Amino acid sequence: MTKIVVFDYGFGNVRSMVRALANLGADATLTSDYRQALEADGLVVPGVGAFAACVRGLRQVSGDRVIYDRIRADRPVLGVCVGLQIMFDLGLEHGENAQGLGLIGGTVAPLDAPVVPHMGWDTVQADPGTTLLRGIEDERFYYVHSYAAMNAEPADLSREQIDLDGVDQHVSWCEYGNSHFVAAYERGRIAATQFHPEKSGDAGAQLLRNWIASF
Ligand SMILES: NC(=O)CC[C@H](N)C(=O)O
Repeated sequence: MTKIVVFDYGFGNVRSMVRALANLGADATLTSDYRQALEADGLVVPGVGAFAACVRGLRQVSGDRVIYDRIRADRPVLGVCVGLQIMFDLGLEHGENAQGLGLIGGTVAPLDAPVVPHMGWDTVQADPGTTLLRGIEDERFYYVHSYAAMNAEPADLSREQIDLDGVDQHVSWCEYGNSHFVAAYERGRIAATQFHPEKSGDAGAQLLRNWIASF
């Protein structure tokens, strides 16, 4: 049975993620235990809340360290919503500039749209090389966010002794208001979605299946 840890750092609708994974037959555990999070087949980093608070919460339980250690060991990590956002270099939320994990080059900033938050079902413009969205490129997914990354660059992770040189990134996008933002990001074992797969019905379940099948 595939063991997946949903990382519990105090921020995230963790129960629905655990339930969604269990419904797929995975052995899903909610914990911040370093060893369990490191050794699991897959690690999900959920997130609901403000960027800076989430990064602080993650670091307080060494979530940053376990994520770097997993990527260095070629073990899959999936960030969801703020869990995607904090993978970027920088987050500008509620007037607070906070450093993220720097796994993805770019900045998280407010959406430019008449109505915020972007809340509800929306499409993705899937990258042709996507794994996460394979077979569900034309489906809709559930978003609830007021901030997003409008760009994404391959990060230099040598400072974390992580070598992803030559590993291409695959970025899928969504349009909302005047914003063209990162809907999903994939680069080696780094995977992340701005939308909530655990709240996106059958399409979200298939995305999680695609992720698990890539282990
Ligand atoms: N669902 C959320 O917590 C949203 C995350 C982030 N604070 C945003 O507004 O984009």
